[in-house]
Amino acid sequence: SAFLLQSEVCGDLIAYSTSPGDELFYINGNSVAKYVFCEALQRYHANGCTLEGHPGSNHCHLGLLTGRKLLQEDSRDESTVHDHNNYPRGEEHDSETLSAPKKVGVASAGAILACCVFICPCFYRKRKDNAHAVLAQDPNSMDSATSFEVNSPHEKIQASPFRVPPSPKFSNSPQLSRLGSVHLNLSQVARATRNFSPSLRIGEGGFGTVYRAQLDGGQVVAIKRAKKEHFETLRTEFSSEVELLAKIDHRNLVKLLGYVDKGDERLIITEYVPNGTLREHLDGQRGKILDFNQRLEISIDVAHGLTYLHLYAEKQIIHRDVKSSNILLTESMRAKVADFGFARLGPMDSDQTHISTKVKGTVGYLDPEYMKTYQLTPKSDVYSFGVLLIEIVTGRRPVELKRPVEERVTLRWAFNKYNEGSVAELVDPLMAENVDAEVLNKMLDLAIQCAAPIRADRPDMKSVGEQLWAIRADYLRSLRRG
Ligand SMILES: Nc1ncnc2c1ncn2[C@@H]1O[C@H](COP(=O)(O)OP(=O)(O)OP(=O)(O)O)[C@@H](O)[C@H]1O
Repeated sequence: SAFLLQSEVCGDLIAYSTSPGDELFYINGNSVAKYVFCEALQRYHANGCTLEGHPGSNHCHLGLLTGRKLLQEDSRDESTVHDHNNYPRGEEHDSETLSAPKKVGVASAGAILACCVFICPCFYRKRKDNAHAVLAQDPNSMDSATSFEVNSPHEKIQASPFRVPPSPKFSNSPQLSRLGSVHLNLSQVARATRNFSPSLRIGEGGFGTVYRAQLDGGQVVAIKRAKKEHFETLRTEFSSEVELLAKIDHRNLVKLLGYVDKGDERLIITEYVPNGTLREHLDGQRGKILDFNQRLEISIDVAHGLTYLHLYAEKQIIHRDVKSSNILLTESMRAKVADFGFARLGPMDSDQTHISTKVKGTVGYLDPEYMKTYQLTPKSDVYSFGVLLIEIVTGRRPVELKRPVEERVTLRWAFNKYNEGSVAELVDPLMAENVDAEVLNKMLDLAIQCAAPIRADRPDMKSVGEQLWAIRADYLRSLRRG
C-alpha cells in the first residue's frame, strides 16, 4: 500500500518510496542515499519528533515501533497553518484552517509502493540556489518528494481526512441555485442516467462516479455523483468545484452546466467531453497514438486553459490538480482541463504573493516548494504542467517504479538525457515519428523550466503558452523542410 504522512511539527520534508526490492529516498525533493535518509530519521527521532510506527523505521533498522500507523504529533495541530486568503464565501470557511487533529493526514493506495512524507527540524535550511544552479549541480533535485504513481482515487493528497468539513450552503444559496444552464431535479437526473446505470458509467475518481447522461432535449452531459461514503470529507471539494466552475467559460476548460444538491445527493453536471483522457491516449487505450502535432496542440490548449484561470478569470484560480488524467479530449483532439475539485482562489490582495494552505494535489505532479512551504501560487500549476509536458513527450507517467533505477523518476531521467544531448531517446516510442531535434530540445527546455524546484525560476502560464506556440511554428517549419 502507498503511504503519505504529513506533519507540521518540524521543518524539512523527508520521503521515501519502496516497492519490493526497490527503494527511493528523498529529503526536500532531492534524491538522497539511504544512509543520509536514515541519519535524518535518527536525528528526527533524537529531536523529539515522534516516529512511532512510521514505515521508514523498518528500512533504517532504527528499532522504532513497527506497523503502519499514523505519524503522531505531540501538541501542535493543523491549525498552525494559517490561511491568509480571504476566501469570499462568507460562512464557507476554508476547512483547511479549521481542523485540529491529533493525528495528521494519511492517504494510502495502490499495492506496488509505499511513500511517506514528513517534516524534520534538523534538516531545515533555506535553499538559496536558483533552480538552474541547483539543477546543474544536482540533477536529483528534479525529483518531487512524493512523485509516486498510484492508481487509486486516494492518490490525491487530501488536506487531511480528519479535517472538519465546512457546512456548504448549497441548498440555501440563491447564488448557487442560479448556477449553470441546466436545471434538473432528481427524477430528471434518474431518467437521464437510467437510474445511474452501470452501462452509462464513464469513470471513477476521488470525488465519486461519473456518468454519461442524455437530457430530455437530447443534450449529452457528464454527471458526477459524490460517493456517499466520502461525502463529509468531500463536501469541500464539491463546493469548491461548483463555485469555481461556475465562474469560468473557456473552450479549454470543462464547462459547468448545473448542479443538484438534494437530500443526500450531490451531483455536478458538466459538459460531456467524448474522447477520454490524455492519459488513456498516451497509454494507447484509445486507438490511434497521438502524433507530435496533436501533442503540441494539446499542450497549447492546456496552457491556454490554465492561463485563463490564472490571469483572466473573474478571480485568479489555481487548479492544483493538473495531470494527464484530468485532461479530457474532444473528438477533434482538442484538450479541456477538468476536475476543479482542489481548485483554490489565488491571493486576494495585490501585495500578497501566495496563499498559505495545506498541500493538495496528486503525487508526482506536486510542486516541491509548495510541499515544503505550504505556499500556494499559480506557479504550482506551472510545475505540474512541466511534469505534464514531459509526460506528453515521453508517454511515461511521472514515476515508473518498474523501470531501471535511473529511469524511474521521469523528470530526472528526462533532465539527464537533455543534459547529455540525447533528447531523441526521450520521445515516446509509440509515436513513430522523427521529431526535429531542435524542436524537441526547446520543448524539453520549456518543460524543465516549468518544473524548476524554485517557483521564481518558472515562467508564468501565459509565457508558457506563447513559447509553445513558437515551438509549434518551428515544428511545422521543420516538417516543410522535410
Ligand atoms: N466531463 C466529462 N466528460 C467525459 N468524461 C469525463 C468527464 N469528467 C470525467 N470524466 C471521466 O470520468 C473519469 C473520472 O473523473 P474524475 O474527475 O471524477 O476523476 P479523476 O480525475 O480521474 O480522479 P481524481 O478525481 O481522483 O483525480 C475521468 O477519468 C474521465 O474518464
